[in-house]
Amino acid sequence: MSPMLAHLPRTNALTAHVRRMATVHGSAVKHKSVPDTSPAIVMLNMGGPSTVAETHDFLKNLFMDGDLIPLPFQRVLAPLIAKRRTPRIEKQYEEIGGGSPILRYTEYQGAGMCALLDELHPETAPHKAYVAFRYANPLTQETARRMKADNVKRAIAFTQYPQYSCSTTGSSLNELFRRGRAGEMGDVEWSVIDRWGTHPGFVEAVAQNVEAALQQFQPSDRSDVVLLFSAHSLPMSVVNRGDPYVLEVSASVNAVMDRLGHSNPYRLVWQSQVGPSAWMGMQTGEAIKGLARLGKKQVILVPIAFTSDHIETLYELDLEYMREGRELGMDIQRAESLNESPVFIRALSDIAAQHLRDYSAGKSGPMSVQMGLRCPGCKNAICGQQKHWFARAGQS
Ligand SMILES: C=CC1=C(C)c2cc3[nH]c(cc4nc(cc5[nH]c(cc1n2)c(C)c5CCC(=O)O)C(CCC(=O)O)=C4C)c(C)c3C=C
Ligand code: FES
Ligand SMILES: [Fe+2]
Repeated sequence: MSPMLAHLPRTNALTAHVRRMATVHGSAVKHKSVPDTSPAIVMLNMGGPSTVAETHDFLKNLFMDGDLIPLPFQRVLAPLIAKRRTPRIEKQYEEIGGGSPILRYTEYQGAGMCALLDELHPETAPHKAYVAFRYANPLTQETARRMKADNVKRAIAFTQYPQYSCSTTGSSLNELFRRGRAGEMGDVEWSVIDRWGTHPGFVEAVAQNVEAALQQFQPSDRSDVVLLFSAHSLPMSVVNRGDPYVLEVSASVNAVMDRLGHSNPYRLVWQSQVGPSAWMGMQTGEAIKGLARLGKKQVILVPIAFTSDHIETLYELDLEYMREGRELGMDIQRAESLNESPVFIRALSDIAAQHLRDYSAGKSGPMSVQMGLRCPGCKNAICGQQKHWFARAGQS
């Protein structure tokens, strides 16, 4: 274990610690009363329907987002597409247990992160996590209202997407900017943790889950097992305007393979395309079939671009692709998602502590240098305004 992880509590100890500290209250993970100077840690993600009944609203919010899916006549078309798609997606959420677990895991991770952060950076303790989802409850708007009610004066927008895409983290930051500019959360000094896909703690957590999955294979077969890293795909129109996501996911895969000592052959493949346009490939499902055809029948699927289980792991990977692979005679496993991984929760708190230290020492600005650069093909004026706003530490 690397020295930075040496103080990591064991799984059970951390679980008990998190449960003791965290009384989940709506969108805020409350564990102590918070003085004015304590930063709110705002965990940004897309969210998912916690219950099947919330599926339609989730899809409607998602298709309404022009930063994710720019549609002609968006306000008219988005509700129609959402309505048509709802029954099929509802069935998928039913099959994975009645909803998306993303809120539960984000709250758990946030409480664990804050408990550790209080020890790692006592100068700003106690820390308090807020969840701000883009398409599901708690929506950014509701979290903004709650932050204002709590009189928050300092906040860190902490993306929960390890790798940056303008369609994911960018969309969440655009939404936060719109709410902030409208004064919905009062006068807050913002800074941003905008990407962390090669952080050693994140890499360690993924690598440990790969190692656990490798244990499912006979020792004599292990080094032949193909690691198929699978990330949510992007439309080629997004890739071709210069979006950094493909590069950053590749960097994560490279870092995990370095950590594993390049013990296995591997590929990075892409899943969850929606609609008829061209998307980044090779597609995960096609890759599984191709490997079966080549006689490479021992495979581990490794989710690399999301921090908890969701419909894409629990339905698409587990129920669709793994079943198809097994029908082709493959021995196919999936590495666990990060979910309640104590190594991962420790990584989140390390990332936040480092950010707080660097920012207060003036070693770094309110966001990364990389976040300041717009995609060369960007035509979205909000992106420019958003970056300018956060660069000024988000003064409204
Ligand atoms: C890093 C992760 C993700 C990227 C990049 C991403 C881009 C992206 N997604 C769509 C369209 C849809 N995504 C949907 C669901 C969904 N997407 C992600 C992650 C990324 N998306 C997740 C984790 C989920 C599931 C949420 C959960 O269950 O918890 C959906 C809804 C489901 C469906 O209708 O199939 C759509 C639609 C686009 C267009 C896009 C890039 C531009
Ligand atoms: S789309 Fe990337 S900065 Fe606007
Ligand atoms: Fe998606």
